[in-house]
Amino acid sequence: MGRPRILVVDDEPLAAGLLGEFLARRGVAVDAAATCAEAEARFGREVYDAVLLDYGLPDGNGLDLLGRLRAADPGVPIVLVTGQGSIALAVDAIKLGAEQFLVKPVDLGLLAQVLDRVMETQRARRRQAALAAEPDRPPRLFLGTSPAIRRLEAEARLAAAAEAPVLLLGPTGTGKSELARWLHRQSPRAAEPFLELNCAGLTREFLDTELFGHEKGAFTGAVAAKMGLLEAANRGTVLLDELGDMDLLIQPKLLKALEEKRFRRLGDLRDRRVDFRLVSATHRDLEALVEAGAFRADLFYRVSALQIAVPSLAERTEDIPLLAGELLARSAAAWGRETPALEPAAAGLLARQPWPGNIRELRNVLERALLATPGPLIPASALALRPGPAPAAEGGRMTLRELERAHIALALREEGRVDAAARRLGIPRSTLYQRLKALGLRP
Ligand SMILES: Nc1ncnc2c1ncn2[C@@H]1O[C@H](COP(=O)(O)OP(=O)(O)OP(=O)(O)O)[C@@H](O)[C@H]1O
Repeated sequence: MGRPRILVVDDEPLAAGLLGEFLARRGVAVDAAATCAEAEARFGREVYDAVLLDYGLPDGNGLDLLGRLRAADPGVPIVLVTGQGSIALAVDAIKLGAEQFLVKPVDLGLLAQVLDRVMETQRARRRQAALAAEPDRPPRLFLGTSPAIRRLEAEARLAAAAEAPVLLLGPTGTGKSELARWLHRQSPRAAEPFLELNCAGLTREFLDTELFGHEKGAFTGAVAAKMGLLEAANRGTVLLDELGDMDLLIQPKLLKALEEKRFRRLGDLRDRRVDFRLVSATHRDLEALVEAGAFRADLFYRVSALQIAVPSLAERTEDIPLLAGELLARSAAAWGRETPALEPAAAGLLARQPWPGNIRELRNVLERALLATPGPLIPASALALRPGPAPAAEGGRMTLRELERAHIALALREEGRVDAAARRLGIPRSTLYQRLKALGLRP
């Protein structure tokens, strides 16, 4: 993972050298520019955490340059340094978007403090986009004793400590996105941003500007420059969900960003450097897509340096009761309720379902049960399970009552009305009402 990087713009070699040495000792990578032109060129090529800008420069003044840098990328904090300290200049600098104003001779202790603060603010800004999606308490991903979940934890721990791209495979709702977040939190990049993008259904143009950003005027409607996801996630982790759906013409750009750590905003003539770890997820068979010519082989090899297969619930049925308890506790806490317990029969019933929607589906069923049960114990009858052929196929392991419940629920769902469901089931409406009540189903 890269160090923080600062651009020092100063035309006095001695001052620039001293500052550079001081900052390097504090673990900061420093680039120096002696003119406005050089500063702008460097600023366009690199993602900086902060800029330290001298006011008097040979080819212009710091305030003009400040405006231009802010226009190119308003996200990078700029600290203006000047020997001609005056309130008016300070006010102008702040109005133009400078984070801070320092007067020469610069007190190095103060400079260190200021830079630490602005870089922290910058980090917080980068993280902001990710925060909205972050749940209050991260889920416990490796709950259970099944061999499948123990294997997942072991593989995930190895991947968290590594730097190589990770490909998460597995059916929908198994927690691939949650695992990607976990990998980020456990990695040396944890203090940096985690950003995600779902590639499914995105047009080539949209995906291009979302990932790589664009310059002002790059296309009709591009009224301002826009930072792409890769740049915003600099030094952090990027999750590309449904990678198998990524447009073929975008794929070489992603490959270049991975291999050379360089990319280009749409409409820009220069490359920019970027440092991110890629985690991708897909429920599709990428190798088959490669064979069919729908996914580039070189990108596939690059993104799948580490592969983790996330197990479905069907591969870890023994973990379902424990997981159900955890999901209930999370939902109850979110709604400010005491966590109810699951009746043993309810836990057993859950463990026997096929769960094609995996953890997402299990959570939905439990949330509905929680809503329907104000008391401290959730009975099996409160579980509105997906009726249909799958549980029936499991019929050998279901009780007659469970089968009857699933069958009636299916008829009700498909018919939509009690009288139509009764007709289909071949029983009087009054009998259906009795059975619904007895089985804890809602008409
Ligand atoms: N161990 C867990 N504990 C609690 N909630 C979980 C756990 N794993 C996943 N979830 C929840 O289940 C839902 C599905 O998880 P997630 O979106 O990570 O799955 P996914 O495999 O990425 O799905 P998709 O392939 O459809 O994008 C989310 O709401 C997530 O918060």
